[in-house]
Amino acid sequence: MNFTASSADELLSLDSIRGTLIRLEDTIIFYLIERAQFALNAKIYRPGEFEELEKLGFEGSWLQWFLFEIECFHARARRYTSPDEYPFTPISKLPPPIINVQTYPSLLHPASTAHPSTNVNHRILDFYVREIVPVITEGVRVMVKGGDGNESGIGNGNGNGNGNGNGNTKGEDGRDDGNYGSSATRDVEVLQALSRRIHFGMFVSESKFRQAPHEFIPHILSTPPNREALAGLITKPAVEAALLVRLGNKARLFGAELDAQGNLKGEDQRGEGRIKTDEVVKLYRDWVIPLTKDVEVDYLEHRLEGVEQGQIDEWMRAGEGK
Ligand SMILES: O=C(O)C(=O)C[C@]1(C(=O)O)C=C[C@@H](O)C=C1
Repeated sequence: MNFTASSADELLSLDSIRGTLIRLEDTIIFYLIERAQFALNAKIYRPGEFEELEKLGFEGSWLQWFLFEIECFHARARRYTSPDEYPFTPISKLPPPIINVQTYPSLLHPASTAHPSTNVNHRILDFYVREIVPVITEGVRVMVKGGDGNESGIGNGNGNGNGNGNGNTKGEDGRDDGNYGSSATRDVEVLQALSRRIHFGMFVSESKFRQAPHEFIPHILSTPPNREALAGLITKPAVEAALLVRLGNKARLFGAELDAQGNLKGEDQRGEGRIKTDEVVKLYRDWVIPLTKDVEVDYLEHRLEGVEQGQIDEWMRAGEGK
């Protein structure tokens, strides 16, 4: 979406927003395919595995270090001043832009975007490392001398990635190919695309709110706000169902491999192409869509903060009889 080339009405049309979400499906599938060619490399997700980072004074995992360094550069190039970009590193730890910030049409409600609950990157990082990477890299196995059959140490349930593994590559059961830089580079790409997609929920919410503010207002103003009713208003089962079918077809199509002559290669031994179709569908069904909806509801919960009572009354009056 080009925020400086279109009017607020165009940008907030549900068709145009959904068009961006559809394009992001392609991006996410391709990035997952790129990540899936490397092994799990679980140690890149566990803090304390690289003493080189400790020597640099960096506390955190190899992946967090990649995010920090890449996001520092992107912050200087003003990436996080764009209304659809949210960093994984706390913004207070990132440098300011070196050029002036662009002027964007006013699209989102400032009280909603400023609220910490609308940044769900910590949740994205958590499910990606725990649930997605181990599955998409499952088929990538490398010969390991002296492996003791112990599986990866990620996903131990406490969210700090510290793991229950034994902390060396021997214990990764052939799932460490040493490509730590390549794996983390691909991880950052997937994470940034997922983050954009999920935080786009704010634009979806704003668009839906502007179409019928009177339907949302009573649920936002009730004490406590009625999140269930708000979730009911933003949920569109038919859109979700169509999305999952489309996504499965895309994953099958994009995951297919052609030989050098351009002929479709036979399916590989796992019976799949370069990515597991079902896993891509599950990723959206279990994580991407639910998190997008959480962002939508969180956004709506704060949508009336700072709005004058006169405006709220006007919206309610305009909705009477509709
Ligand atoms: O397209 C919408 O209306 C959205 O709210 C986005 C989305 C999604 O995450 O794809 C989320 C909730 C709806 O039930 C349908 C789809």
